[in-house]
Amino acid sequence: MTKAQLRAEYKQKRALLTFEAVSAMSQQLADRFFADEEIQHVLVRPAAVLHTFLPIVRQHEVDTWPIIRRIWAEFTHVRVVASITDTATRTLPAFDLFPDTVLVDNRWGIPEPPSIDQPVPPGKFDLVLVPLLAFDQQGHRVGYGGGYYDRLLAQCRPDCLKIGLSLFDPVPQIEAIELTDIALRACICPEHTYWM
Ligand SMILES: Nc1nc2c(c(=O)[nH]1)N(C=O)[C@@H](CNc1ccc(C(=O)N[C@@H](CCC(=O)O)C(=O)O)cc1)CN2
Ligand SMILES: Nc1ncnc2c1ncn2[C@@H]1O[C@H](COP(=O)(O)OP(=O)(O)OP(=O)(O)O)[C@@H](O)[C@H]1O
Repeated sequence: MTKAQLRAEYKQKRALLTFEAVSAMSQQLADRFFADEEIQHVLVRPAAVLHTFLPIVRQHEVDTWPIIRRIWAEFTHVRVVASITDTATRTLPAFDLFPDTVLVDNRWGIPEPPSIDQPVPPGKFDLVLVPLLAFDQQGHRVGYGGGYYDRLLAQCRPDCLKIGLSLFDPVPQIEAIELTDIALRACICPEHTYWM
């Protein structure tokens, strides 16, 4: 199927999930995230940097807050950063996220940290959590179509762990993969973690 077809289908599939279901599945994802050896390996690094997306609640996106809160509680040396969506440049400048950071929802309902300081360069990220609508077992993904994450991942180090989070299992194949599509290393789903 094409990206456009998958985008429409998976938006619909998500819309049918209750908020309670999204919440329970997100908790399962978080448990899988912390149980994974390769991820643990990165999290124990001194001064590790984790880039996370913040969930669009009204779009029934994976809730990343269970992961973020456990990082703050148990991996206090990890620096957590989140991005603002810069629609003019279609880029995602990243800023520190602390428990007391005041977030403001943008036009799509994405909570954003204040962008007062200099952004944290993507070359510093050790692990990136990637939002998606659908993915396949080659690590290709379908997002909302803005190319935001394609651009962000292109600026990350090759050894940065790029991990998708998905409420649904992979699709057989995504058609018309472009050269700019950066593959995920893994995708965590509620019942399974797929390494590519
Ligand atoms: N949490 C999160 N942050 C993210 C993304 C994401 O998918 N999830 N994006 C991933 O690239 C970028 C933002 N891209 C987005 C583009 C469209 C819509 C959206 O809700 N579109 C609606 C209708 C448009 C509207 O409300 O104006 C839709 O498609 O139904 C959301 C995010 C960067 N940050
Ligand atoms: N590194 C890049 N530089 C310039 N344009 C890019 C880059 N990566 C992707 N694009 C362009 O962005 C557009 C959207 O790409 P695509 O359909 O893969 O989005 P997506 O992955 O679904 O969205 P998102 O990354 O926002 O979740 C495409 O036309 C693509 O050519």
